[in-house]
Amino acid sequence: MWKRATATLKSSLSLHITKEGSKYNTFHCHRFISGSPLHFQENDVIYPKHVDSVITFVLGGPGSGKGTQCARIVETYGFKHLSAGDLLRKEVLSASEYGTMILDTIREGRIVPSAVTVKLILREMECSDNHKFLIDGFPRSEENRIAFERITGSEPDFVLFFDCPEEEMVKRVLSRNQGRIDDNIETIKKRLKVFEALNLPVVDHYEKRGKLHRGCTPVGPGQIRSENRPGKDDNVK
Ligand SMILES: Nc1ncnc2c1ncn2[C@@H]1O[C@H](COP(=O)(O)OP(=O)(O)OP(=O)(O)O)[C@@H](O)[C@H]1O
Ligand SMILES: O=c1ccn([C@@H]2O[C@H](COP(=O)(O)O)[C@@H](O)[C@H]2O)c(=O)[nH]1
Ligand SMILES: [Mg+2]
Repeated sequence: MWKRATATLKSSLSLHITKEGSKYNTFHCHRFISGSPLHFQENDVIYPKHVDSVITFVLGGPGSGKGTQCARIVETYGFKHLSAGDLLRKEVLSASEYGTMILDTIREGRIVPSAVTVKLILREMECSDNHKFLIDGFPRSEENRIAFERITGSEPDFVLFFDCPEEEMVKRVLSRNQGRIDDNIETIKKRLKVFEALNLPVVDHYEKRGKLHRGCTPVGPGQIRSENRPGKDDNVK
């Protein structure tokens, strides 16, 4: 997987060049203003200041290693890493009007409304001088994906998907020790359920679009199969 991802990222350099003068220039847009309230109008189309940005979505279940691999990609290839989860946690710690709602949503393993998350991501893109972005843990759902594509008028160039056995994901999250409110077995069960129900359709979408680069963790005899995993009978809310 790593070799494939590497090749993908290397080829992003040429894509960076060919995107000059591309479709972006034809879109009606207005500049995103850093620090503005997290509201969008119905027909807003907003795009990052770099019209030639290379956007890579990084997907995978909870604890699959997205953040870990992003750090390595940043070191090697100089991408700007934007973790949607980290941006939401940062927003909770600020005096945001959405703080309580975001915290409750994370605690329940549910998904924060698209308008909020997309705006946080675009705010960071606007503040960065980088042209290459790794957007980690987003889009979480088809609704997220459609909102991002509508608001930016753009699709990602690449999508990396880190596949990992559920038993391994649970083990990693429970031993992460970063003090996250959602790193407990009850919330993990919900996050896995939400991942399967809402995130995998996004993975399928990008696979059909030919944008998906999938990495597989070898399946060993101890893997918990999907039908046996903890929380399988819980309802997704
Ligand atoms: N290949 C690996 N082998 C063993 N442990 C790993 C591996 N990759 C990451 N980890 C560890 O697993 C934990 C989860 O990794 P990481 O935070 O990168 O996952 P994530 O996909 O970003 O999770 P989340 O969606 O919950 O943010 C961390 O403690 C990390 O050090
Ligand atoms: O686009 C997103 C990303 C994250 N969330 C919420 O945050 C937690 C934690 O996300 P991590 O990527 O695991 O750090 C996630 O379970 C969601 O509740 C979100 O709503 N939208
Ligand atoms: Mg992470």
